[in-house]
Amino acid sequence: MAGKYLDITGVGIEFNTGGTKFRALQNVNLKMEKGEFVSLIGHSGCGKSTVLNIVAGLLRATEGGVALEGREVDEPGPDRAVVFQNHSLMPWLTVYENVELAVNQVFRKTKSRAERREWIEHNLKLVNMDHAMNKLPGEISGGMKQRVGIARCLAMQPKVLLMDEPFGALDALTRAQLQDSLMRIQAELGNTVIMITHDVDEAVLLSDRIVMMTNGPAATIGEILQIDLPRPRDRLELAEDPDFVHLRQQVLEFLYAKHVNPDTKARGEAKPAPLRDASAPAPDDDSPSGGADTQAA
Ligand SMILES: Nc1ncnc2c1ncn2[C@@H]1O[C@H](COP(=O)(O)OP(=O)(O)OP(=O)(O)O)[C@@H](O)[C@H]1O
Repeated sequence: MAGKYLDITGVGIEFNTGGTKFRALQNVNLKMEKGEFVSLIGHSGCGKSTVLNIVAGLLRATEGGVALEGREVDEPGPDRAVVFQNHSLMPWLTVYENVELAVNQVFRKTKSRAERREWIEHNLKLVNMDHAMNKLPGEISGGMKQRVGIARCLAMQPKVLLMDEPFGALDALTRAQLQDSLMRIQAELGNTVIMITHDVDEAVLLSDRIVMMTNGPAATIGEILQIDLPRPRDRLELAEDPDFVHLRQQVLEFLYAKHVNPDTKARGEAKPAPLRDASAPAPDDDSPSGGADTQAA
């Protein structure tokens, strides 16, 4: 459809490993508006990262393609910044220098040295990391590193922010804090975001739409759920909001009733364990939102 900001049309991909062909994706179609926040959810191995990597220009689709503001995406570019699960900061550079690297790449010709300094500091402030500008990645916590990774991407002023399980490696409280920061930043900047997550509550809390993927091989988009909860969203208020609970239930039904995890199916456990109260802590579970029952696996 013309006029959409980001347009993923008829995307399919076949991998060829050692003479064996594997069709990972088939006919993936998604159109996004500018400023929209979309989450991709689906069981492990269904092809979420492959979709993200195609949009990032890191992988090339076998069929179909991606267009951003009408221009075909065929290589990586600073208009599509990727936040990975494990920050990927340069360990020998300070927090400031890590962001500076990206800023110089994009703005060396258009911003003066002083403007670039101000811009780096501004972006570190956005993620509440300006106090640690001169520290090395090894001297800050995992959540702080992830904040710096987000600042680095925001500082590039990308047209689309691509996030591959950005909070997946963090503890529950840090994850909740970063989710809140991301909601605040997105409200302020109006970023267009595609985020992969395994956390159902995170998807409902943050998204305008949740794209739910079928299992592979030949995975595709199964359903798209519109999340019309008013913003700003407050996690505590939403926990008991009937609309939130209903939306969450719809995602869980997609994942555990309509598209059972193939591994679970193979073990003859087609019916998932009954859902437990999301507020109750689970053994070995540090999810902010209930853990295993709300995580696609
Ligand atoms: N470079 C590659 N070569 C061959 N097969 C690949 C390649 N990249 C991905 N695959 C396969 O494509 C499928 C989708 O992988 P992908 O990493 O996109 O899944 P995912 O949904 O992101 O998984 P997870 O949630 O576990 O990260 C998997 O079966 C994977 O083994």
